[in-house]
Amino acid sequence: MLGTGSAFAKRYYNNNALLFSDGQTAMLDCGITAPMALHHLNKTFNDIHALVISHIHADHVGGMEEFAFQMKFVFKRSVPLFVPAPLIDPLWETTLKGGLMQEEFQSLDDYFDVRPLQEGLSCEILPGLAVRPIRTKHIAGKPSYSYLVNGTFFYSADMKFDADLLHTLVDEGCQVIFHDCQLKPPGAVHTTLDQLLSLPSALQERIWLMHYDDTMPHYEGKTGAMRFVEQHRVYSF
Ligand SMILES: O=c1ccn([C@@H]2O[C@H](COP(=O)(O)O)[C@@H](O)[C@H]2O)c(=O)[nH]1
Ligand SMILES: [Zn+2]
Ligand SMILES: [Zn+2]
Repeated sequence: MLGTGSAFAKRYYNNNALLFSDGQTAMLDCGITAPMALHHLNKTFNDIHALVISHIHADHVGGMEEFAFQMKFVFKRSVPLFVPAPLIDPLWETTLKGGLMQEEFQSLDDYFDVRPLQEGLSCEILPGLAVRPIRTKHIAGKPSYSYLVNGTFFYSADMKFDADLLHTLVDEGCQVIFHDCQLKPPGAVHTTLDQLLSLPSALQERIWLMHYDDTMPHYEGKTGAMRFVEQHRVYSF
């Protein structure tokens, strides 16, 4: 995990992940703190072979301008950018265009090798690593996606509580769930710890909590059968 913090966390980097497969690395979300988090792991954007985006909030895409510029002018290669089709236009028009547009570069394709993802369809982004975008509820009127990885690992990114989805995923073979967790209610746009604690223990055992605020240490031992994802730790499933 590059970071495990909420949008406003200061003790933790933004909730972004690196996925390793077959000697290559994909980045899942690239927030404001991603360049510094990579640096602290002695990595650069040149170590990234694919980028996947969940939704347009700065803690998930705020590092993309630097990513784009570094690949264009420093490393001189175009990284595959896997992005759900409905996000492509707003990602450029509402977030990146202001910094990246210049006379000779007028679109996202001038910086990234854009690969549209279709909701519900699995796509191999690295050898041995396939992601399936699942549209989930986060902010009204704002497309946002969670990902099922290789059919067995669910990464919520940012989503409101959806117990039915979690039960369905497990029924269909999902083994591990990395879920965003708002420690204190109300969970206006996220899932709260209390909501996750309402799930049966057998389901909680598969859940790891991420996207938490700076008070996380106070909640150690108060999360039922669920565990906290730790920043900069590598998990193998
Ligand atoms: O309707 C809203 C929209 C946003 N917020 C707050 O902002 C952050 C947005 O960042 P996320 O990465 O989606 O967390 C969210 O956590 C809320 O704290 C809100 O409260 N209501
Ligand atoms: Zn977020
Ligand atoms: Zn968000």
